[in-house]
Amino acid sequence: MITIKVPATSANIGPGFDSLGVALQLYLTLEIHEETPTWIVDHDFSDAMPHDEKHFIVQTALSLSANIKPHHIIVTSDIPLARGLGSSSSALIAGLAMANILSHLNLSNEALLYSATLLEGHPDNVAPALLGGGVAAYYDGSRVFHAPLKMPKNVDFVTFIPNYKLLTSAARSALPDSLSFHDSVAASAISNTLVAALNANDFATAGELIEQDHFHENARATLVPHLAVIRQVAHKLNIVGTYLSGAGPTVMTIVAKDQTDILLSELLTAHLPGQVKILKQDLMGLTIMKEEN
Ligand SMILES: Nc1ncnc2c1ncn2[C@@H]1O[C@H](COP(=O)(O)OP(=O)(O)OP(=O)(O)O)[C@@H](O)[C@H]1O
Ligand SMILES: N[C@@H](CCO)C(=O)O
Repeated sequence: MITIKVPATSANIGPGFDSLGVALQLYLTLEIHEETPTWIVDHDFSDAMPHDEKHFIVQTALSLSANIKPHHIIVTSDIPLARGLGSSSSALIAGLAMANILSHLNLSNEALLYSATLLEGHPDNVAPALLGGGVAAYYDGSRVFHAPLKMPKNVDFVTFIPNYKLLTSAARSALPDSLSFHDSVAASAISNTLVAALNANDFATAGELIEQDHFHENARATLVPHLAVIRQVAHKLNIVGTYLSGAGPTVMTIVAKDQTDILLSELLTAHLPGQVKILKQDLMGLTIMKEEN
């Protein structure tokens, strides 16, 4: 049996729209079992999700290598679907990794990252899902440039996951067609300074800049009304570092560990419709384990 494990991811980290992301300790696990006449996909999602070749992970694998022999696979996941925690990217990386193994392609991580970005359109979820940790990345249409993004060590990711789905496609339709030159300069300056502050371990500056996005959060505000509420709760505790995770609706606060409990307790008191999880950074990214039967 071969087991493929891929972490969840939180993209954007505020102003790093489509370019910054971090891997988190929630996982999609894909077990590859025996060869079968046709694809059999066991999974713990709703039965609306296909159990055969039409499953997203199989389709992704076949897009990389059309001649893979069908197998019995089992998919389990703690990553909620369409919540802004990179579920589609984790599934995509799992599918590409399966094709790489079953077709003996020997593709490097660099090649997998390129294929994943091509399919996803932007690298901010797929890069940390594959490589682990924080990643800054840019896709210019033919290459993916990427570098590690240093995330603070002594923090928790306080994650509010609303009890409704928001598809990335819907959250992207709310975005403006253009930004003014002035706004673009400010937006890129904020993101650049955030990256420098993180790399300098200056989380006081980073926390403030995380909340200064000009690219997407305002445009998505009506889709995620709890973002403003959670910021307000955190600000009352002098905590900054709250942002819309990916396309939402999950809202993330990166918080110093000694403030986690107080923030958690205030968020629970606010009775927002959803659940709060305390997550940690994943540093491994894609992992593959082979067991002899
Ligand atoms: N494990 C999976 N198996 C099959 N399909 C999946 C799986 N995970 C995600 N998907 C597909 O991806 C869709 C969600 O993708 P979407 O990009 O909207 O959200 P997300 O990846 O969870 O969030 P974000 O990209 O904002 O972090 C699901 O509705 C489903 O069609
Ligand atoms: N950067 C993407 C992440 C979700 O795919 C967005 O915010 O739309």
